[in-house]
Amino acid sequence: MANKTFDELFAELAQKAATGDPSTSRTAELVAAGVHAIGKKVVEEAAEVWMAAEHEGTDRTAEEISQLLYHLQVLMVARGITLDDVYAHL
Ligand SMILES: N=c1c2ncn([C@@H]3O[C@H](COP(=O)(O)OP(=O)(O)OP(=O)(O)O)[C@@H](O)[C@H]3O)c2ncn1[C@@H]1O[C@H](COP(=O)(O)O)[C@@H](O)[C@H]1O
Repeated sequence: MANKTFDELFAELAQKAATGDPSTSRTAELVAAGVHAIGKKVVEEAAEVWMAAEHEGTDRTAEEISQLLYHLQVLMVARGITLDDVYAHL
């Protein structure tokens, strides 16, 4: 199976946030917890990316980066920020 693109993941997360069950969807659970809780996860994951990049291997670092990107996307969904909003600044 092909890897998921950033856009495909965002579409999936937006749908999970809108219709997902917090007892089975991590995304729905995080969105229900709110921006403050998601923001703390973003900071935690960013620190894990830093530590992995400095002290661990490529695969472990890539895994931590994927978790940071996931949590950033959940934060975007929770705040109603689209990928186009972000692309406009890249
Ligand atoms: N890509 C991800 C993804 N990356 C990371 N995570 C979550 O982030 C966690 C990693 O953070 P931690 O190491 O802090 O895990 P933790 O200790 O369980 O977190 P806490 O409970 O302590 O906050 C993982 O255990 C997952 O719960 C993800 N959860 C979901 N997805 C994808 O998002 C889509 C929707 O998933 P659901 O919303 O769960 O259906 C699917 O395609 C999933 O593959």
